[in-house]
Amino acid sequence: MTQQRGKFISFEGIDGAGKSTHIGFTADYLRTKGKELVSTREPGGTPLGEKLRELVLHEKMHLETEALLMFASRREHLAQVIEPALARGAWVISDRFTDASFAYQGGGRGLARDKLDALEQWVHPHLQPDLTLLFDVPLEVARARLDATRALDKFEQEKADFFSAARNEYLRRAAQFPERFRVIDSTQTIAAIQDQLAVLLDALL
Ligand SMILES: Nc1ncnc2c1ncn2[C@@H]1O[C@H](COP(=O)(O)OP(=O)(O)OP(=O)(O)O)[C@@H](O)[C@H]1O
Ligand SMILES: Cc1cn([C@H]2C[C@H](O)[C@@H](COP(=O)(O)O)O2)c(=O)[nH]c1=O
Repeated sequence: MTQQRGKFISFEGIDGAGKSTHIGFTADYLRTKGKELVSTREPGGTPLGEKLRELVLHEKMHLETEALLMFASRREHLAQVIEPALARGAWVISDRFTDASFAYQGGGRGLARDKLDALEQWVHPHLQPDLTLLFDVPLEVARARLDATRALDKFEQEKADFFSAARNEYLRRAAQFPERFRVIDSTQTIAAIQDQLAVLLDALL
């Protein structure tokens, strides 16, 4: 009997929107439904990807270098983690995927969209998440939620204009790909969001 392919769910949103909070809930929820679950993140998710993450989050670099390193990390992540897991029937939940490159390198930094389209076509021409959960919040709410006690990384130190452009690009992608995106109003309470997530996840089971 052929193994049924697992499902791939990506979590997106500007920094502080609440992704990490809801990834924990989603992982627990899917495990209670008997799914083998792989919880991972980008940039990162592999030993090499984690080294690249350190670089892109902390070193100044040319915009195109940054975009290429994001996709290099993604290529490794797909080969080592995402594709094998899906093939054996596991579900993969990833804290960010390619929509983040469109939002941050495209919207935030202004990299031309056709370059990002070309990288996406190169690195994963046939694979897209089955579901992309976009946690959407006004910038001020996200900023206020970022932990005031920890040091902010290179992206988190960006100004309001950067996050405004990143948020707009996320919303543009959501409108472009309505079949896989669900936009969640992340100003709601955590409990209200979890109720909404349970409904969305049940629809995918
Ligand atoms: N709906 C919510 N209402 C109130 N507080 C929330 C909500 N969602 C998340 N938070 C709180 O906001 C903070 C940031 O949340 P979280 O770490 O999940 O954001 P994130 O989007 O993963 O951020 P980053 O991308 O920077 O890691 C946490 O302290 C979390 O408890
Ligand atoms: C995948 C990806 C990520 N980024 C940025 C977005 C965030 O600011 C950081 C990752 O931090 P998080 O706390 O784990 O969310 O990286 C990006 O600019 N481009 C990308 O493709």
